[in-house]
Amino acid sequence: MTGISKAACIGGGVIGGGWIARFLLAGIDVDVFDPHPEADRIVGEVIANAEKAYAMLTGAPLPPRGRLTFCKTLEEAVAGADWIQESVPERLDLKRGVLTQIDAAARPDALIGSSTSGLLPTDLQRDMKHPERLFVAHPYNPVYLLPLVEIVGGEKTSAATIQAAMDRLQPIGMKGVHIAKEIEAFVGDRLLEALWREALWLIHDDICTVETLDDVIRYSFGLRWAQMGLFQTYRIAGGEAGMRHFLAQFGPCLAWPWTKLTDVVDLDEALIEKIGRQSDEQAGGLSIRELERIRDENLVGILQSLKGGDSGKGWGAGKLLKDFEQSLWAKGGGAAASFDPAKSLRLVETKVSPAWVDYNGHMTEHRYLQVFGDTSDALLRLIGVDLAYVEAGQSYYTVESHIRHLGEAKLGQAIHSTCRILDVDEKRLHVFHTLYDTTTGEVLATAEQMLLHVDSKAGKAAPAPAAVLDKVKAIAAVHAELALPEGAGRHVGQRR
Ligand SMILES: NC(=O)C1=CN([C@@H]2O[C@H](COP(=O)(O)OP(=O)(O)OC[C@H]3O[C@@H](n4cnc5c(N)ncnc54)[C@H](O)[C@@H]3O)[C@@H](O)[C@H]2O)C=CC1
Ligand SMILES: C[N+](C)(C)CC(=O)CC(=O)[O-]
Repeated sequence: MTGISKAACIGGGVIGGGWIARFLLAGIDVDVFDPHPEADRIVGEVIANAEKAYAMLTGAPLPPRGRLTFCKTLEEAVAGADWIQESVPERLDLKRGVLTQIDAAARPDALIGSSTSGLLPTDLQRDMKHPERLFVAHPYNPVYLLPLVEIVGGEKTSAATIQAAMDRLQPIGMKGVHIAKEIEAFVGDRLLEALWREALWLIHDDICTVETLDDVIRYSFGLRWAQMGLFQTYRIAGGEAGMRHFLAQFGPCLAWPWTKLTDVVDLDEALIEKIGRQSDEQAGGLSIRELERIRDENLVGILQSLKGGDSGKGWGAGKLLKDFEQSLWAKGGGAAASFDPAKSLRLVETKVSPAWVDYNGHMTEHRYLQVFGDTSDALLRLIGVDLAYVEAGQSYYTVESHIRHLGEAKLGQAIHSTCRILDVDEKRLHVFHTLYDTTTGEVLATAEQMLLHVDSKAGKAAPAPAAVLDKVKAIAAVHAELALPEGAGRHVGQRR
């Protein structure tokens, strides 16, 4: 897989800041140029939001955060970068000037992406000496959580550039879609623009308020879109006869007066004031930062739900997240190799995600099992039972778990787990996990588990190979010297 070694971000506003966070959290060093006097504060706040969101999004081991450097000049920022992302305001003259400057200062093999929402790459690359390496890389806000990037080439963009850009997105958890022909606003913003135009008419004509309009979206088709988009959703809406029946039934409506979107609404003072007032009422006093926090928590929850979609295989953006996490585990899962064998192994560090919280306002019970399951997985990787081992036909299966709930884990709380090996033989691995509140050190839960080594093709228990047993026995021997953890061997029952 091809990775980005060093990124440069030119422009660090809403979108530049999002790109910076995306790169840094993928372990990539980023040099930034933005003449705004408060650029470092603004970028810092975006990164802080992104870090909070990632802590809730995944328990997979993120690489060490990349190094962030603010540069005094554009030339300084792009020097040595192999991916340069331009995210300056949406003005063709400004972007052309900035891209020409980048072109002159960048490494000859650097990829240059523009975040433009709708300008044509052919227009953007007009004055560049090496226009073949310029492409549109149009992301969605917030860039650190939403994975899509529309990759669009101009007349002079080389096919190799497009391929290289596509290849570099997957390792940072993003999904590139190559748009076959350049067109203003590409695909996403053409759709959004159509919806937005119609929405502006509905407000202009007093059909509904901005709040009602948003409710119509978020309580209905907005939920569908996150997981199946438009066409697959309509295929299902055609019933058993599918898409053809759907088109036969609803196609004629296209000729009826169901839309005003081809006309452009006049965004005059009165309409701006009406939308501004209704939007203020809708926000109910919540600041932009508070709305961003709520948005991020919701997006994390949606992404995590989609990770469990299609019977646990993952669906859409959730499948992408699942694959990304697997690559993180494959790369960083051995990080605990620097463990101190004289202590319980500290294996999982995470935060309580919004999707994990129940009606009691704390982490729901099956999420404890998830964290303890992740702890067992981390132990297994440590002793050589990784994805390649599983794919080769052997694994450990958990056959018994006993969880004790001793404290409450609340939304966003930092938690970590440790593992103590109680016993091991050829087939059995007996472990005791403890979950802690990372801030206070309070024990929140414990889990005692028995795992069996299996030949997964035969579906039967089988002795673990010597290479695995040697590693696990070495840890178990040291753990045998430790005091037995409180609660080990407990069973469910009442003292009489
Ligand atoms: N805001 C959004 O929802 C989205 C925006 N985009 C695109 O991203 C680009 C940036 O938009 P935003 O981040 O929203 O704008 P913004 O106004 O939040 O940020 C632009 C940043 O560029 C900086 N800047 C201005 N001139 C510069 C120069 N010569 N060199 C370096 N930095 C300079 C500004 O100081 C500012 O921090 C635009 O092309 C926009 O179409 C793409 C996707 C979504
Ligand atoms: C409004 N916008 C055109 C800047 C939107 C985008 O480009 C994408 C997004 O994040 O909605």
